[in-house]
Amino acid sequence: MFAADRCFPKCWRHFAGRRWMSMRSMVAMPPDDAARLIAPLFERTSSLLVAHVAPLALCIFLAGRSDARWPVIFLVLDLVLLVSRVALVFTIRRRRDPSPEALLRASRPYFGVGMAWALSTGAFCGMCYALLEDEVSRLLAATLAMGTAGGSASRNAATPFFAVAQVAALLAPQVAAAVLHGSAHWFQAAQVLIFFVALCSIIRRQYADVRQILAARREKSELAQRSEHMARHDTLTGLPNRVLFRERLNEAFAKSRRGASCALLCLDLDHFKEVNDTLGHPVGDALLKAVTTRLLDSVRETDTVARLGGDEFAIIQADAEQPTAVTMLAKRLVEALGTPFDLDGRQVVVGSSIGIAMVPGDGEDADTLLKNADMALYRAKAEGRGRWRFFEPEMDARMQLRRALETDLRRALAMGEFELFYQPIVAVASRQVSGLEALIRWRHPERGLVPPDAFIPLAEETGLIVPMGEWVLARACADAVSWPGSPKVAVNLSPAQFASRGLVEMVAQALRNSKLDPAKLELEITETVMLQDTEATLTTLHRLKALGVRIAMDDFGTGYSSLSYLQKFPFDKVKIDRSFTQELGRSPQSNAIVRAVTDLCAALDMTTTAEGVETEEQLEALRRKGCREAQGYLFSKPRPAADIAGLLDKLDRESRAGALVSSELVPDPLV
Ligand SMILES: Nc1nc2c(ncn2[C@@H]2O[C@H](COP(=O)(O)O[C@H]3[C@@H](O)[C@H](n4cnc5c(=O)[nH]c(N)nc54)O[C@@H]3COP(=O)(O)O)[C@@H](O)[C@H]2O)c(=O)[nH]1
Repeated sequence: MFAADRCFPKCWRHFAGRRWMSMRSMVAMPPDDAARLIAPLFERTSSLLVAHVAPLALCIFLAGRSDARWPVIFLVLDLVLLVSRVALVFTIRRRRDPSPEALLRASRPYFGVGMAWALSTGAFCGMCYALLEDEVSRLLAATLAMGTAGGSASRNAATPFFAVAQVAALLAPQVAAAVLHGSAHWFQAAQVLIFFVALCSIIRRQYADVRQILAARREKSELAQRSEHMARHDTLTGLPNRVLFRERLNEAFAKSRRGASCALLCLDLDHFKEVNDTLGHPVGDALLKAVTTRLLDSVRETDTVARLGGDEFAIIQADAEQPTAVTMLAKRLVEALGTPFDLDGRQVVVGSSIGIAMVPGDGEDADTLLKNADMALYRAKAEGRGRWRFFEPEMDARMQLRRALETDLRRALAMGEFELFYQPIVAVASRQVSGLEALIRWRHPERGLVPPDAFIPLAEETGLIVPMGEWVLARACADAVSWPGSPKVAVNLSPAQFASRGLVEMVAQALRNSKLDPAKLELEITETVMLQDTEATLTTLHRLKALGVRIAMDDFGTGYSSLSYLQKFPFDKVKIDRSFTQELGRSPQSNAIVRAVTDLCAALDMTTTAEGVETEEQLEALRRKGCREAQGYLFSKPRPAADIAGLLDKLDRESRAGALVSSELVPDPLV
């Protein structure tokens, strides 16, 4: 067929200014499309039979009508070509390789034989016109040439280079014969030429229609493929999403039933939220892409890496016979993600935690396996991040306890089972109460009084701390207005409350409702809040301060204790953690730290309050170091709200008595 293309004059190929009938136009198109155009040629053989039977019949007719022997030669040639063509059609239909490329290769000889048929039939019709003097035979030959040309044009319009070549081969001898016959036949030659041009135009139009249909079909199938891909892949990273991941996990289960094993590793990025919040979402997205590259570099081709959402990734490690192989992969992943990322010249440090569940063993189906790997991940995170943990059945029991506690907490909040206890804060010099810290308790119907350590961490994780904190604030403000002597009330704010919206409005509302003087409310925040170190945190702190309330830094000395926090925000008070107070007099380091913090805060005009004061010796040491306030069991344990008026009265009397005793002990200089 390439030969047919080559032997066709260039001017014809440029018919109407386009290379539409060029073989190259077909070679250039996607093999799928080219194969679709060619395939129908081999599907129906009836039109082929007609194309061969008509010249055969004319040969037989002429052989009986004239003495010429040459029609017999054409008869034999036509029969040979018919048999070869039909044989080729069946060979092509039965080819082993169904690919479009194979079809294109296999169809080449067919086009060659097709051209041979057109040339021989055209020559036969031309010779009839030129050599026979019988008008009927000449008419039959002209009709046969034009009829087969019309049939060929319509049958092969999808392969225009072939259709035009065949039509030309069938009609050219007719034109030549008519021209040679003399001027009386030139009208016939002109008619055949016009017929040829008309057929070319029909072929061209049909081909254009077919191409359009093919393009629309291709676009539709590409669209379907794209939406199919999008439905099963994560758009940001290109990794399999939850849907495809589930399918792969189910496949892994099916393989495990045939004896194979695998491991599921659920991976979470540590501090991803901070990166997103502080550096913005574009950096967060770039980080996720960089993480994806590192994950893919760390696994084998047979493993599956998927993004399940946010900063959650999952890996199916195929053929993980031994836990050691899984441990090695987990170690590799933690190390890979622990190395700082360079994102547009910015160094970003995150880490990862991994929970692992094994197949078979840790779950009978995908849901259970995922749940168990998640539980192991939860444990890995709870143990300090940057770690991996294998699932253990006891984790399930713990998780169920945790869930039960969460449900119980929600119920307790709705039923009003929380209470506030208060612990006094006293001035070191005078022992007078300057304020009281509100400390939440849960009066559980079965478990009795539950301390905050048993439920605050879970309330923070689940977000329940936000409504709980709102209640604490409203209750504490309402209680404080009734206290004799108007001491301040200190309320703990959790980092989760800072992250939630509407904190400032909530504080303002509590003050409005209770009519408490804002200067009497002290909000205690921990370093974790400052660690969130975003502009938003500082703005919130300044807005709170603008309400007139006081802000205290709690548990100072425990976490990172960055002095820059004190520089970034003008705290009213710094509370020294009880771990330092309790070592006073025993540890030179604690003595030095308490002294340093006290001096620093005095210089910055901030009050220092020492927590956990239990002995007179500790109080005396604090007095010597210039600490202004103290809080601890020495003065009182946290007490229920109902006891506070009495407690304040008692402590007031004690401080007056203490003052009297100390003034009696001091000799009067005037005496
Ligand atoms: N976000 C909120 N957190 C709260 C709230 N209420 C309490 N909490 C936090 O829970 C933690 C534990 O509190 P609690 O069991 O009440 O313990 C407090 C005191 O009882 C204890 N303390 C005080 N003096 C002494 C002492 O002399 N010895 C000793 N062993 N313990 C003592 O310290 C806790 C108060 O600590 P702090 O808050 O740092 O001042 C605790 O972290 C609370 O913050 C709440 O409503 N919201």
